[in-house]
Amino acid sequence: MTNERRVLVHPNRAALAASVAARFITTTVDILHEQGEVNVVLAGGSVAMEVLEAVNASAARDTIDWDLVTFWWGDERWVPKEHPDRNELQARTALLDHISVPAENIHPFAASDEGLDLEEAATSYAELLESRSIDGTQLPRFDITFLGVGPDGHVASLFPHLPGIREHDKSVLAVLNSPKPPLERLTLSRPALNTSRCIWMVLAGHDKASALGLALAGASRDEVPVAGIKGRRYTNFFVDQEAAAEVPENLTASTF
Ligand SMILES: O=C(O)[C@H](O)[C@@H](O)[C@H](O)[C@H](O)COP(=O)(O)O
Repeated sequence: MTNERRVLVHPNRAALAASVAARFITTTVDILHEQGEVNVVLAGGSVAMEVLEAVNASAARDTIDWDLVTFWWGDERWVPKEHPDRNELQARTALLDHISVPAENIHPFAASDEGLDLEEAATSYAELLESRSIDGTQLPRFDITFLGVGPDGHVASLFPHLPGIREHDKSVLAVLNSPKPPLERLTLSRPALNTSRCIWMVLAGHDKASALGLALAGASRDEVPVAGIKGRRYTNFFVDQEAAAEVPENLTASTF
């Protein structure tokens, strides 16, 4: 089994969200059949929310036994719990509030008004991850990890030319100087993300074309962090036609 990166091109943003949602439902059912539980890592960003909304709207939504699904986050903005920019709140509104997933299966990062400072929040998430780890690793077995990609090639809150992308020891990082507001964030590290069996990056719009093209052409992860992301078995870029504009033709598979 190879784990080459694959680019799947969709005609437009709506088709992209619907297709990734359908694939998420079938893949989750398959993994549940195989191993009886699934750990999903959620992303922030508008496309990721459209995917979750499409999962919620799908007639097949409840073919998943949500009791067996656990949700984590790849990153979070350091804002109060009820702030509209919080990735957790957006994911709850898009999907989690509408499904029968038990509250104890939902593991958001701490919020800025919950009594911890940023470093303590990073440590506490790392400890939580470790408490659910398998096989002596520091982490649960992440099955499906969603990631958005910024126009600068950032993934989660790992930004170009900042030290976070080079971190190789810690699983969770406090980010103090994000170039995109808010300045302070929490993020899984690159090695932690890369333990995932499937990494699904979802990109739409022409402003993503250059970052994706550079990543696939072999740019360094320091320059274009998405270049350093690779799942254990599958690394899929689900993209619309605009985001695919600079992908070499031999690397793309069209879904239409
Ligand atoms: O933390 C953030 O500020 C965003 O979540 C960001 O990282 C986002 O995931 C990408 O920029 C893709 O965003 P879109 O899906 O909106 O293009």
